[in-house]
Amino acid sequence: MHSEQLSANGVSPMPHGYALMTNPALNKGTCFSERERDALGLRGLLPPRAFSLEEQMRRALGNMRRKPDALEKYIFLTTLQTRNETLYYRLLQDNIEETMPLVYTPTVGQACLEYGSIFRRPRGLFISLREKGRVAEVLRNWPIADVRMIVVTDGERILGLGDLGALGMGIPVGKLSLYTACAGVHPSYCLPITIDVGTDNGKLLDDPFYIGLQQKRVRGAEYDELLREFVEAVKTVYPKALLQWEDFGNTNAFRLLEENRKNLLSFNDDIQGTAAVAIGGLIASLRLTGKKLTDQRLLFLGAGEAGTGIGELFTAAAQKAGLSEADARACCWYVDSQGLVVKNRPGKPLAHHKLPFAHDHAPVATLAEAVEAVKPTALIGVSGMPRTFTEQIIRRMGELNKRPVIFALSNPTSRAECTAEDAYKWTEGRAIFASGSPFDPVTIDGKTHHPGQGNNVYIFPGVGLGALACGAREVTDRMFLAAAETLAGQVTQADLDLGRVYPALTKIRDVSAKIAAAVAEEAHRENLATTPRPADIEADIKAKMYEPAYREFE
Ligand SMILES: NC(=O)C1=CN([C@@H]2O[C@H](COP(=O)(O)OP(=O)(O)OC[C@H]3O[C@@H](n4cnc5c(N)ncnc54)[C@H](OP(=O)(O)O)[C@@H]3O)[C@@H](O)[C@H]2O)C=CC1
Ligand SMILES: CC(=O)C(=O)O
Ligand SMILES: [Mg+2]
Repeated sequence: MHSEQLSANGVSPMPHGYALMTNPALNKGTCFSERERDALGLRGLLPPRAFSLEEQMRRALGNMRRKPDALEKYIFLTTLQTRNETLYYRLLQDNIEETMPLVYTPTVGQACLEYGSIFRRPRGLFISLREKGRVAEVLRNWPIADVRMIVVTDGERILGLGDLGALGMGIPVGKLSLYTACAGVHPSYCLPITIDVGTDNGKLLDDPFYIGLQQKRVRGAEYDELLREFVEAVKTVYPKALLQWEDFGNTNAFRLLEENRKNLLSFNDDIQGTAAVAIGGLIASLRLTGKKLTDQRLLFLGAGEAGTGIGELFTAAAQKAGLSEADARACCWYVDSQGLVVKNRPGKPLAHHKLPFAHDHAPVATLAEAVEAVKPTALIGVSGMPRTFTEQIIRRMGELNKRPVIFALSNPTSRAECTAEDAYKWTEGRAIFASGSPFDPVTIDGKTHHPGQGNNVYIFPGVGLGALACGAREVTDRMFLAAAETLAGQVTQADLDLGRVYPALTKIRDVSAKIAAAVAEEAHRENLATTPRPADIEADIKAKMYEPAYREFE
């Protein structure tokens, strides 16, 4: 989306000379023309030869590739972002398959772990307990008045890496880069926020260079008061913003979503975005298995935000396909840290989000035993527990199904429940495999399989774009179902032939635009849109998408 009302960086007046070159939203580096160099006081500040954006991009790509490892490439890209935003987004957008694993999973996981030491220039807002009572004032310190897209974390469950406290900032920063690169939301609209209420990560508390509050995580009334103040402040300071809850621990994530979804334009990416990407992949997989959605038996490893979010959206999709709610829920089975989730399980009472999926069944302790009990058509890993899909389990899935669906969705790569190679090797290449973080293609018996990336990046940029484009008053579950169906519809026969149930990442802007259109269409249907319905929603949305290109300065 364009920020038509703003100057290019949303800040006035227009800077000149050295100040212009150090403004990432306006800087063109060696691309400033002769005329601009004279008019803007730049003469002598740049080497004489001028380059095009395309040439700058190729040079930057070469420089990035020369960096010795992924983290160095991440640092290179972050530095570029703070120097020349247009070039950064051009580079990302035109090389998305190569750059997404650098600015996003898996490298962003490593970057978060080391965020304290690689922290160069501030990006986004840190709101800590010290700012309690002054949150609106902190939001106003952000230099841009018209924020439309906020991604916020409190750092408690960063990917599958656990509590990283203030280091979690890498996640909102990365997700918002993808809003721009994958869905054309103008960078000036985007605001990353980390709420710091402490951390229970002992290693961080012992680290003398830890950048966050050096105290245990605050819970209960004090946490709730800060979050309530935060929500009210967002509504006051940024009334047009859509807020994405990201990587909260599940004791807060579910209730923050429920408490706020009707009161603040917001959604939870881990619960709802992940659900849509998984259901989209599952729907596409039916074209390979020849089965119906209503024939599926899903066994999840992990019954948290991602797992039960997928179960809820599956329930909605299966009901739409004709099942009763009870029968739809009966298709979803969960193994958590205590074994199979069943009614009357001895021990700790089941958390609220698990109850709708706790079926009548004798207790079962392990995933392998659960596979025997459930005989699943699909095994979905959302546990953050690496290599838990063992050879025995994957081989058994291959015996039970001609084309077993095996989704190892936990991030980053080090947390995946199995590798692509494991899934293909142990099923003689029959598995329909997807993973949260990318895996390289695998060749088995002369056939090369290209695994798809089952990651909510296929969903959240399009959902956000669609909701903003139509001025949605609320983001509903039906919008996520529409997003899932649209995603599945973008999977071509060529994708399926390659072995993936997701479209190529190179098409992500088009996919996001189509998802945005489906979301906006749904908003109009549900009477939740506040802008008039354009004759061609998709064309209207595409016209609003930001393209990284330099503006001409007169
Ligand atoms: N691909 C994608 O787009 C996405 C992937 N994810 C990934 O999914 C993972 C989980 O995220 P989320 O659902 O938000 O996290 P939660 O903390 O909400 O849930 C984790 C679940 O895993 C269970 N679990 C933990 N250890 C084990 C174990 N040893 N055996 C069985 N189950 C176990 C937990 O059990 P218990 O309930 O008993 O504690 C819990 O139910 C993360 O790695 C995350 O990166 C998340 C969002 C999007
Ligand atoms: C992808 C994502 O949102 C996660 O792993 O938490
Ligand atoms: Mg997440």
